[in-house]
Amino acid sequence: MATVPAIRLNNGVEIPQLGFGVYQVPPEDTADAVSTALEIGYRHIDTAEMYGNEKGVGEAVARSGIDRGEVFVTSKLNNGFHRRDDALRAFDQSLGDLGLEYLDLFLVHWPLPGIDVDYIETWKAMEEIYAGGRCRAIGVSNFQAHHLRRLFSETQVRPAVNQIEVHPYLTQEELRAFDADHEIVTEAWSPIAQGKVLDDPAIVAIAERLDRTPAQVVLRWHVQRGDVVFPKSVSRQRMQENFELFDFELGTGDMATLTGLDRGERTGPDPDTFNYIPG
Ligand SMILES: NC(=O)C1=CN([C@@H]2O[C@H](COP(=O)(O)OP(=O)(O)OC[C@H]3O[C@@H](n4cnc5c(N)ncnc54)[C@H](OP(=O)(O)O)[C@@H]3O)[C@@H](O)[C@H]2O)C=CC1
Ligand SMILES: O=C1CO[C@H](CO)[C@@H](O)[C@@H]1O
Repeated sequence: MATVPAIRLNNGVEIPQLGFGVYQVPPEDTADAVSTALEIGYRHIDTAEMYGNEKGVGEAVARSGIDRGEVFVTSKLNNGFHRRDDALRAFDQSLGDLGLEYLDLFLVHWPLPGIDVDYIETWKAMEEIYAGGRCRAIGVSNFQAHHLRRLFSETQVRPAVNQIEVHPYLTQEELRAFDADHEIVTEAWSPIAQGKVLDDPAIVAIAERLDRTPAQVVLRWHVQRGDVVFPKSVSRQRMQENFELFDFELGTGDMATLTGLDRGERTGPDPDTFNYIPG
């Protein structure tokens, strides 16, 4: 089984660079999907209260018999829970639903909460959660540089990660560089743009030349850029395919070709306007 490299976060905690994302995995199918991912060798699961499937993730981790310390589990604070007391309760609720004693990483899912509360209050609650010792690292998701600058000047603990949309059609050079300059690891969500980049002729050509699949080429590009990725799939075959990234390399020309496909195109919401509680 391939060894997935670990990346060291700014507090020394190590995160596997490749994980398994469970957005849009139906709650009733999540335990089986995550069990399959764990069988294949994934040791990092990315879920969220918003996905409604934390229970299934926890069930699969428990059922696997794998030592808790060997599986990295991330969840996220949903919009609507940005006030201090709500955030503390939501963290407890996520832990309870996952059936875990602690989380490896807890993220503020979006900077704008859909209610009248400043994300500075939310981040201070995250700092309390971290200080409580039941979460090994805290971070943010969908934060832009201007949101992060406010955290740096008004709070104490630096986020360990910033989870943002990144793929060849949205390469995010500036924000990734900003994260790196501030010792924040970038996690790339929708790393294959939910499949939209896979029939791009430039990506298909590289895949054919290297005898790999387009998804492997794109995921390998992320890995070589140093970002964390967690592609989602409900198919064992595609989960396996997405796991096989560590026995080949893209040359600098191919890396540049993928980066050159950038067209500033989002598949998901814009963090500056996503300001509501998802239904
Ligand atoms: N913080 C945030 O705001 C967000 C976080 N995320 C996180 O990122 C994870 C990944 O992003 P996600 O939006 O799911 O999208 P991805 O970019 O991972 O794409 C998933 C889609 O691609 C298909 N797919 C997966 N692997 C392959 C393959 N090898 N070949 C062809 N098709 C494939 C899947 O279909 P199938 O299942 O049928 O294989 C699914 O339709 C999420 O699950 C979630 O954990 C995502 C969005 C926002
Ligand atoms: O995590 C998430 C999954 O995708 C959704 C739609 O793109 C996002 O809104 C959400 O943040």
